Amino acid sequence: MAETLPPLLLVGCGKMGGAMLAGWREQGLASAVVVEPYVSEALRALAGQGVTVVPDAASIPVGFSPGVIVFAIKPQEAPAALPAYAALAAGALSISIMAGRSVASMQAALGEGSALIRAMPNTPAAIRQGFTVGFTGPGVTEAQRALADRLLAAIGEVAWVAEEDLINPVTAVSGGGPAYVFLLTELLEQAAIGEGLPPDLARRMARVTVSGSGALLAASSEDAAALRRAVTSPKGTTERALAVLMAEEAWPDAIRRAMAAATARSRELAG
Ligand SMILES: NC(=O)C1=CN([C@@H]2O[C@H](COP(=O)(O)OP(=O)(O)OC[C@H]3O[C@@H](n4cnc5c(N)ncnc54)[C@H](O)[C@@H]3O)[C@@H](O)[C@H]2O)C=CC1
Ligand SMILES: O=C(O)[C@@H]1CCC=N1
Repeated sequence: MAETLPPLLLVGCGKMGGAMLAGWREQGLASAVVVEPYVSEALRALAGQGVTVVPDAASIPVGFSPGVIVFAIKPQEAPAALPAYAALAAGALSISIMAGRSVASMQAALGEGSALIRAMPNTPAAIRQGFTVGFTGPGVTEAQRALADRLLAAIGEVAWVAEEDLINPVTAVSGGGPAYVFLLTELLEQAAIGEGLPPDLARRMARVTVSGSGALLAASSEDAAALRRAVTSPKGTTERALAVLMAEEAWPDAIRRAMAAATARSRELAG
């Protein structure tokens, strides 16, 4: 039986907050307060099962003392929202999954000495297959970092970086990564329709090809390049397609520019 998690305060229970809450509940979450102004049916159903849902910071039950506060609101909402949590943050570990928002900007709102960890998960967290990269701010104890590792492991794999700036390319590559894979799926479906396949078949082909390839990658110890080569028969059809996609000005350049653009945007959101 897993050790019970400490009382937890979740600020923002949308797509990512909701996925984390579900993961923590599986890990033995005894009590949690969720601050969320727009309550979904799924969240409403948790009320009374150890989860208290309130619309704002002022409504947090008096005496509730969280060991961990997780901020899963949008980075643009942080300046208005965070100061209301300064008193609670003084006695807790704060974990932010907000894109961009730096430790310094959050400490300015929560208190200079507040213990802060930044973490960047991704949406496969919803099925506990996320990838989260964390950065430990100053003043975080070993025990707090171990607890954060455990909370983040509830939604998938976890890794850590030692420099805060590295969270920016992480945000570009793994934070946003699922979107690029879904775009590839959309484009394959559209191209299949363009080549004359019925739309229903095109949709199934694209979805199962992408999800099956992901599952093969997960099950295999081979490099992605080796798995790619296994598809590519000499003088065959895939070779022709890859000659288009792998041309330096095609995917290699486009992916580099896309990751640089997202990394730059993450830095802009530092606050
Ligand atoms: N969607 C993604 O793929 C990822 C998002 N993130 C980060 O996670 C954070 C949340 O993103 P999503 O879950 O996608 O957004 P979302 O819009 O689904 O969830 C945000 C939630 O915060 C609530 N909210 C707004 N103001 C609030 C306040 N003052 N107090 C409490 N709750 C408030 C909203 O009602 C909403 O339910 C963002 O900072 C984003 O950068 C990080 C990794 C991946
Ligand atoms: O697009 C965003 O800003 C967030 C961060 C990573 C994924 N979604």
